[in-house]
Amino acid sequence: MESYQLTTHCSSHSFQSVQELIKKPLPSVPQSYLCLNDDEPFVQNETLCSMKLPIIDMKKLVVEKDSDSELEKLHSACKDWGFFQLVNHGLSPPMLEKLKDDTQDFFNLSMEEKLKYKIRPGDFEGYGVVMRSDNEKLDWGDRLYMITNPVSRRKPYLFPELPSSFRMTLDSYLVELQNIAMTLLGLMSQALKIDKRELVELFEDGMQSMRITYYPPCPQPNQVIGFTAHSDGSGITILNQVNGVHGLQVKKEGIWIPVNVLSDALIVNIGDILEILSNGAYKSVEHRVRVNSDKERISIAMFFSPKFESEIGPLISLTEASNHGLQFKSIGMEKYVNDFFSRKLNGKTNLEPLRIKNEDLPTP
Ligand SMILES: O=C(O)CCC(=O)C(=O)O
Ligand SMILES: [Fe+2]
Repeated sequence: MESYQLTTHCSSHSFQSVQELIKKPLPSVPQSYLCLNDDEPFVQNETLCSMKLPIIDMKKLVVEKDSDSELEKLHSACKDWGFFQLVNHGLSPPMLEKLKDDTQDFFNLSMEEKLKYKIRPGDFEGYGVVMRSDNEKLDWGDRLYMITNPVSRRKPYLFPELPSSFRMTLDSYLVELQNIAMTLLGLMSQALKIDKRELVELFEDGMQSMRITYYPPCPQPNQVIGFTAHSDGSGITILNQVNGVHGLQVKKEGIWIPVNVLSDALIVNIGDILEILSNGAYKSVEHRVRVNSDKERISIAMFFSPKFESEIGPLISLTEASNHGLQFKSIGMEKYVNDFFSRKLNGKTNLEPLRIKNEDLPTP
């Protein structure tokens, strides 16, 4: 008898693995995963359906002299989409190939091995899902979430205990992505016409975390969701669609747009924190993942946020320049993170408690 519990009954101590679930023939998908109607229109609007995420060329922005138009493109991508594909990011193809192999090897470990990383009661880091209620609908995917920076915040039984090849690959990947993230934040400051230091310094030695998600094929793909609709709690997120299988969708003007990730691109998106810092100039955007019936999908999302000691609120130079007034309240980063993980991911609701509403303003 295996030492883990595989059950469809939800409690914070039972363990759910979709990868394990589909090892045996499934007469039908268990109720706890069914959340969509078969006939939900995929995309209803032809014009929007043909809309594509902006593509931003990092080389044009960083190396080439005439980068003004690319910077303008970056600015509109952050304002109008909150999402873009990043090409010419400089990551080496052999490194990305090794990352894919190591990630696949991780999910191919035995369940006993993977359970060493299982989320512990009361925590939000580790392998598995955190259940908040008995009737919560489950996403069709297995996840490993870890805080990786600052190094002092690494849980001793997570990152340091990963198989050595995976850990070493991730270690260099983390650094490379950190450089890309800091460069992008610098460019965004330029696009927002603010002093680069005001934004970038917040993210130096900031909180960096990652979520690796394995989406097995599903016999009823139109009735489950791989990753429920949410915006990211981060400053910015860099997503790597590791094995090239599509499934990501971004909400644009109320419609879900499927993203055809280019084979050599990373996906970058604005998280809730950057929406706060930019006083709403840049917006976090809801996204979700659909699964398919024949191919597994693997993604790695890397989240970049300010340091734990910082206070996050609209940047002073942006609120002074804005004629919309202050859009968000300020909050300490530590509290923000605790609040974020005590709630269920649900659309853009994470930002609501911080949004300044008319009734919060003093009457003139
Ligand atoms: O798997 C994906 O493409 C998206 C994952 C995601 O949105 C997340 O981890 O926050
Ligand atoms: Fe996300």
